Amino acid sequence: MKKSINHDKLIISIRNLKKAFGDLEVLRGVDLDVYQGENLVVLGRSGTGKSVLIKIISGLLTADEGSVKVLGQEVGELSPRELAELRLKIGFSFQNSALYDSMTVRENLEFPLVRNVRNLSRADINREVEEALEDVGLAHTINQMPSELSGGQRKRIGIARTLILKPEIMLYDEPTAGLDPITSGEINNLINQVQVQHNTTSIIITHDLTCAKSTGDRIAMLLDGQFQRQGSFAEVFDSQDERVKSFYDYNFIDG
Ligand SMILES: Nc1ncnc2c1ncn2[C@@H]1O[C@H](COP(=O)(O)OP(=O)(O)OP(=O)(O)O)[C@@H](O)[C@H]1O
Repeated sequence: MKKSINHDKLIISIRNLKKAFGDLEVLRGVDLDVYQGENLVVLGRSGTGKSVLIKIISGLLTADEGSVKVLGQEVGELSPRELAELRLKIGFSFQNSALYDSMTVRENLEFPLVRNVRNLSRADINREVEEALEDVGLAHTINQMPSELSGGQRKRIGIARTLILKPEIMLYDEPTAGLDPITSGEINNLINQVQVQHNTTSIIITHDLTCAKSTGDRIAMLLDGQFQRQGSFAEVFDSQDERVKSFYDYNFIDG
């Protein structure tokens, strides 16, 4: 299967988005378009507002100013019920999207299904859980407890739990944080596989340039509250801007 990015279909479209917390102006006029089937990587130093951005996209925080359209809907204008419906189409893989330690892998995956999808038979639930686990290559862990799994496996189960609701959009917040290079590589491959297999549109927030390079169809760099640079990995980093260069140097020095 090949990925297919549809540049005629905007899934996320943001114009002049502003967000401050008291005197702290975090987002100062963000513009961003993400197309159907695309993996967009957001890079930026700590505290530049990357997490705030995805919280606004998913309606967990409200914008002060600007337009944020997701799947054609202006997020800030949705009723609580419409927002809940939209959120079901968005899968979150957060830094600490912990599994429930007291539940088996199977129970962890059943949880979002039973909570959000009505009228599923036992056979439907079993099938969905098995398929989601197969997608992430961990069918054999179905009866294990999270504590018996490696960090990378837990991360993949977390992604499977998100995929089980068949989201149109995936938001990954630092998917490879804390993982060794080989496990990070597996997660990068999984992100690419999800894109191809489910035709999802994804935003991937990361500090990991290997992750950015291997998953991003496009990179957007958040600097001083705006996306100063957008393009392919090479286009973004082929820059004389000292702030871009220092980000790159910092990453490589740090490993
Ligand atoms: N609910 C909030 N109330 C007040 N300040 C907040 C809130 N959420 C975020 N901030 C502030 O906004 C700034 C941006 O935070 P954010 O978490 O988006 O950074 P980030 O770019 O994701 O950083 P990191 O890479 O470290 O995760 C920070 O200074 C943070 O303290």
